[in-house]
Amino acid sequence: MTRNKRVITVGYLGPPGTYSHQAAIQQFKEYESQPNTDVVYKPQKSIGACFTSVQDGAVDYSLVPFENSSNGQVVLTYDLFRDWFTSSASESAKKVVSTDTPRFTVISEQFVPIHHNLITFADDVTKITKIYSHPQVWTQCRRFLAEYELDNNIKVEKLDTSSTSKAVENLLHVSDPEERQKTAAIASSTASEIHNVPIKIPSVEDFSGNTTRFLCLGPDSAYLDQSGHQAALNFTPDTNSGTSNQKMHLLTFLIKRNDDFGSLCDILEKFKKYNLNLQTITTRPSIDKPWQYVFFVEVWDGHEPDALKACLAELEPLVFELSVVGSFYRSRRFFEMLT
Ligand SMILES: O=C(O)C(=O)Cc1ccccc1
Repeated sequence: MTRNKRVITVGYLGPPGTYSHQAAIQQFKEYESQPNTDVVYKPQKSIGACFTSVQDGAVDYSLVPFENSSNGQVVLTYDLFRDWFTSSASESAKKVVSTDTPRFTVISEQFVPIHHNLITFADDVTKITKIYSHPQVWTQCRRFLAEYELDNNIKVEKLDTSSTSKAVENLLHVSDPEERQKTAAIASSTASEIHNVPIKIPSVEDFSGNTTRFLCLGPDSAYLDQSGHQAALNFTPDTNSGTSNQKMHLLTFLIKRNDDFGSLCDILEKFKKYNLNLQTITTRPSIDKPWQYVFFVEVWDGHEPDALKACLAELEPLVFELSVVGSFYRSRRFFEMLT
């Protein structure tokens, strides 16, 4: 008798060949070799679609870019967390984001080394007048762009694409040979291979350690029955070799009395009291309440199982719309990068 195969479906910002695709493979590679398991990677049309597809059960997991070591937060992803986990979404986002509570949570993180390349059919880089790439890339390659005077906005058009792989694909649609000599893309070596366009200059990123941290969204076990997901993997240090035993929590909230002195300080005191070590703090505009802000905080716990719960109870009177977006084990790569 043959047992049914387990199929794990994984969404990422498409098309194939993006850094998000690399993040998805990095997260699920070890499951590919497991008997009776198939991993199916499903490109999504946008980062927003990566969220909706997990919510709807179209995929079991999705990888979304969250922050980069050179240019910081991926604000689009933060805004999607805001739209899903608070009521402070823009009207247009509210139409896209279902009014249901999110049935997904952050279940792990992946650090992906990002090496950008200038990809083009052009023979002479100084003749380039049009470059395609994902908007996140421009500020990761400032030095290179300046060195080749490609940062001259009068001479050179920098055109945003929905992904880096799409930027390379665009080069294939340039049929005029003269135009081809003037057009380039910045993307990964994988995108160059997939679309068969040569790398003219490799490693154009400003910092050799350029790294993007991706978060993996997965079904929230509290909603598994309703979500139609087939898989609920447990990314603990025992089950996932890339995982350390240090637990992170990503929280979101709005401050309740933000005209009072020290209201943020009162909140931070609670993290201190419960040994929840603050790692990041970020704000995004709360769209429907002008000049108020949605806070995102990441804390490490000190291995005290009830600390988070007790802290959340004490935060409740100080904040609005407190949510735990995810609790997950820190990737081992994080510690390797510190050494
Ligand atoms: O466009 C891509 O390849 C993405 O996955 C988004 C992105 C862009 C630049 C750095 C990391 C992720």
